[in-house]
Amino acid sequence: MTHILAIDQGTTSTRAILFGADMVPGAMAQEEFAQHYPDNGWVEHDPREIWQTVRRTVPAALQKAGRAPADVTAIGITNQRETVVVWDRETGEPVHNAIVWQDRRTARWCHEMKEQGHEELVTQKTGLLLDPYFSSTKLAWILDNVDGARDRAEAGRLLFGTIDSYLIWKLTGGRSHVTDATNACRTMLYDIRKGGWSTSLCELLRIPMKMLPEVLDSAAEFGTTDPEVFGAAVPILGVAGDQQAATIGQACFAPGMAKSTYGTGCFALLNTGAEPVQSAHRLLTTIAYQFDGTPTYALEGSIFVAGAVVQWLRDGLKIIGAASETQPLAETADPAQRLILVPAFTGLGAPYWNSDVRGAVFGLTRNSGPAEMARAALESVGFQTRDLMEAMHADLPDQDSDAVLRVDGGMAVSDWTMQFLADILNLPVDRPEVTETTALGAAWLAGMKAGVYPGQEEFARHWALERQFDPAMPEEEREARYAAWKRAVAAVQSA
Ligand SMILES: Nc1ncnc2c1ncn2[C@@H]1O[C@H](COP(=O)(O)OP(=O)(O)O)[C@@H](O)[C@H]1O
Ligand SMILES: O=P(O)(O)OC[C@H](O)CO
Repeated sequence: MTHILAIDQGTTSTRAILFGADMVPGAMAQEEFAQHYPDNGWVEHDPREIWQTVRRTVPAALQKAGRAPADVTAIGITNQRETVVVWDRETGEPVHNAIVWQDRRTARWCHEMKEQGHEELVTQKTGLLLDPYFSSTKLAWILDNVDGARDRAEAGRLLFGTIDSYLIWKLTGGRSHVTDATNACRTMLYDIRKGGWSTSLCELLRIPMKMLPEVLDSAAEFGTTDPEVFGAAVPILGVAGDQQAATIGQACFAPGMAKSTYGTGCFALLNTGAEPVQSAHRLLTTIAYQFDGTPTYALEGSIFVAGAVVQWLRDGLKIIGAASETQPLAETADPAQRLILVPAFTGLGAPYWNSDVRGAVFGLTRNSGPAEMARAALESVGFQTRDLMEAMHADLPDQDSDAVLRVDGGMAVSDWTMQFLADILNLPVDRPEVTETTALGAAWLAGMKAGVYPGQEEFARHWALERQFDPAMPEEEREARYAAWKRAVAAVQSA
């Protein structure tokens, strides 16, 4: 019997999901963990707590399925990307909290480096922009701010990893210090064309190269779990950053295919094939997956606030009790009001890349209330996606005009939001039957490497549509509304 275990370590929660021979998600266990905000724009996680969520959710999922650890054929790991962990090689203890991808503490330093003209080297080597979003400046911050860290790192006593790397280290009892190409390419230290850590970037950022993990394909032998951890030695055979895993789970294997995932943030990836496309519109060039040493590239648009705006309605404004209440509330909004919410809580991501800007609401009247705010929050996700799709289209104007966007993530369950997305993009939006596409991508990598799941083509045929949302908004209204959004974004940027 085939059982593939996917560990999906996201920004707000950890999920362990067991997949059977049919590649359908079965028993699942999930745990949220604490978000720490020690300062304005700072976001941290406790890696030890993340590790404990893995230690608990894996046995919990197995127990629900009535399975033992020894029944698991292979493990696939997918994870929040860019987030930085530095730990002691001997004890496995982190020297600092994990600095999360959303954290902007290195914004000023990035700005200075940009002014000194270093962004060109960064983009040319890594396909990224010089932004605090990525791992390298966060890693340097730990080396410069934790007592003795730089000396210990230079002496080879400290290791760096993104979350996948740290979890593999823990799962294998400290035997494997590895990552995969999709995670490596988000560090701002990895040469995406040559395929290896960039010496010049490590020098520029003063990162000792001996801290860095070995980079493997996305389907590879990452190590075997220490029997002490779960009670069995299970091979880890698949690893991908969560947005790349979703691209794989959505079977976006052909150039021109795109997916957009609506979790805490929103990340749209467009497969561009064997050659990296350098964006002229401030999108990122990234590795979508790598098999047999050969990368397939994607253009990526990253938005920092998507589902997070719903969390803010719940935890900040307290106008809803649960995320699922947003849509029913938005549906009661007064159609005559046109509030626009720019949710730049931690700055704006693609294609603006402005860390300093903050959010705003436009169009408030005396009659504006929770329903109008909820609708504006959901619409902000559609408008931001349109910004990304505009940039992608400008970079690749010859793309198929009959293209569709495949969607997934926690927010994709909202029909209203997906319909608005189709309307504002003027593009069909396809929601698959399996919305756990991130975990599915990781499971497929591991199962395919183990030889129990099919190859790429057959896996792609397995993708099934649950619902297509077709654009229905009249063109004039669509363009007027998008123009209003652009004016709102311009206003916050000049405020
Ligand atoms: N029914 C819903 N309507 C709108 N947003 C939702 C709904 N359900 C969940 N969300 C949002 O989706 C996000 C969770 O999605 P998930 O894919 O689990 O995110 P992550 O991997 O970032 O933790 C949360 O930010 C939540 O606010
Ligand atoms: O955990 P998610 O789903 O919000 O994804 C986070 C991204 O990987 C950050 O780049």
